Amino acid sequence: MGFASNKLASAMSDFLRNNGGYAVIDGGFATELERHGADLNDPLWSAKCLIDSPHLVRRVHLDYLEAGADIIITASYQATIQGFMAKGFNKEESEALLQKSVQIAREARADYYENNGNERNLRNFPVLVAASVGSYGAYLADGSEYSGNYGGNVTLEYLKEFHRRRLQVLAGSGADLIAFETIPNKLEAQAYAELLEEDDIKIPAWFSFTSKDGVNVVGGDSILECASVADSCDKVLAVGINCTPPRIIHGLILSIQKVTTNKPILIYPNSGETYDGQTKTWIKSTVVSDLDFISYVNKWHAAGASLIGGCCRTTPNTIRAISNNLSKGHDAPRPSGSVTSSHPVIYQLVN
Ligand code: MET
Ligand SMILES: [Zn+2]
Repeated sequence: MGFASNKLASAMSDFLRNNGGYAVIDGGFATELERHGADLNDPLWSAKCLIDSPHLVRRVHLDYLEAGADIIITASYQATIQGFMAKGFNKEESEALLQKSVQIAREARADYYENNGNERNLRNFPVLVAASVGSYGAYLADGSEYSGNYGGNVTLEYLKEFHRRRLQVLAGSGADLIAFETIPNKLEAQAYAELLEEDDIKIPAWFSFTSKDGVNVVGGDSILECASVADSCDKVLAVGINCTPPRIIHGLILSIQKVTTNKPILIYPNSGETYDGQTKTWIKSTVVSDLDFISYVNKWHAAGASLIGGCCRTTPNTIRAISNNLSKGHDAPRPSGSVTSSHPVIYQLVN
């Protein structure tokens, strides 16, 4: 199956237009698994649960769906073939674990539809499954996804080879889109964009960067340059920011808007706490409450963000509040209908 790129480019916009102008992304996934008692002190982080507690992965997906998420992100953020093989799995088993991350999310979506058929029909809003791809730095598990500093030996080609097979497997496993998350530098964004084109990846993607200062991504490249890389790739349907403190999001939305012609902007900030990669702990800042976070939501939407959710240390409560806040801002009910096909939803949107 192949898509005309103009169809791909308009798919996410149509999706949003048909659904009230916004969609709710889920919240922190790994940190929510931890809140349920999972021990993620492991190089695989949340992907460890794909091996030892898939029921918990499914539970957290369902919790976010019940809280109002329209897009759920798989547990594959730190799942890599290289990482699984380092644990003793062979190549086939490692690829199967990647597929399993999508399968569990799809099962949770099916459960959710079954339990909430009527409510979902009223909203006619298909749930999308986004297959997470974390950065090379996330695989290194040394905190470099928050420094963006890979050293001089890590070239564009190196990053492409690192991500290639994983991307192919995830793209073929029934997800609606690929979520490239927490992108720390421009080089990795370029690697993703080239892979999407060269490997003729059949599902669309979003690019989501991370910033500490509101001007540059964590590796020091300007958000303007990074968002431009995303904007010029036809297979990228939305561009934005995740795992970044709420207080600097507004300015980042305005910057992305300057260089994004007509791609929707997505944001899913973290709770505002800072992760210390050395001690593997979250350090509290002064602004951390759900109330603070929620007070920003309508401003972000008004500033131009149409896909909004939460990242690390946000919870289903955060997502419920985001969902309620956004729906309050819309007088007209979302259109009705039903979602029955088992095909990836984005196929229905682009065909
Ligand atoms: C470090 S950002 C992590 C993003 C991932 N989707 C998660 O919530 O676990
Ligand atoms: Zn995060």
